[in-house]
Amino acid sequence: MPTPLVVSDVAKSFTMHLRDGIRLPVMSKVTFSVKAGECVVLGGPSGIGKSSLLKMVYGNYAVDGGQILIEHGGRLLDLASADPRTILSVRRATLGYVSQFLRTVPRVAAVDVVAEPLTARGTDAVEARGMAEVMLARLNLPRELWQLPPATFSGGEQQRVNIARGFITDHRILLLDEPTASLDARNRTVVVDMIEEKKAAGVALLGIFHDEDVRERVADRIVDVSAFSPRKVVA
Ligand SMILES: Nc1ncnc2c1ncn2[C@@H]1O[C@H](COP(=O)(O)OP(=O)(O)OP(=O)(O)O)[C@@H](O)[C@H]1O
Repeated sequence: MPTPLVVSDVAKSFTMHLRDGIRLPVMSKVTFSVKAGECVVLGGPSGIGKSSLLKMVYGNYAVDGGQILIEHGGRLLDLASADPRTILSVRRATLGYVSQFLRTVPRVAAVDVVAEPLTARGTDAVEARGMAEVMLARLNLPRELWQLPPATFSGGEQQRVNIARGFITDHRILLLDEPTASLDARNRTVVVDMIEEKKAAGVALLGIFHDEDVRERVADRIVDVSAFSPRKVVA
């Protein structure tokens, strides 16, 4: 079985268009891979580029060079050079992402926000809702909130909707940007269990966890992003 995610010699700089096009080099020679069933955690001090790297792997940030090889539909695909339509299809079928904050859609109920990645892949709407309810119950989201749009939910409630949405599919690669940051101890434990189950199912996970306890429980390996950074950041 090929390695689900291989990042090879990736470089990234930001161009500040409103500042005379100044280029800020952020990282270069980024090389690592994530095997099936493995959870790799991105480490390094604040501002070193961990979130940016996750966004590059998800295709939100373009890269200046290198390859991001993803196993998609039985073949290897370079996400760094893929067109937007291909990136969307990779996200639908192969690559999941739990961002730090939920992007709420007005008037869509929490249960439908969670079910959407399944219905987008052709799962029957009733079945998808049923699976969404199971996820929300497991993450202890009060039942009376399920039919409400998450815009007015607390930070932790929104994050649990976000986690339920990210974990509901059987994507082979899952990116996690601080999924436990706004959660209490009880729900952090639920998320750690869910990560363990993904690993057991052969999913490749790449994440950022500032919480040391969670990091120690889930990480198989830590990739220090400072090794790829031209900057020296004071922690
Ligand atoms: N869109 C952008 N345009 C310009 N600079 C950016 C952009 N996104 C990130 N940066 C810069 O890139 C650097 C890395 O930011 P990033 O958020 O990836 O760091 P991080 O390691 O995830 O930090 P933290 O642990 O504090 O969340 C920062 O200096 C940030 O200001």
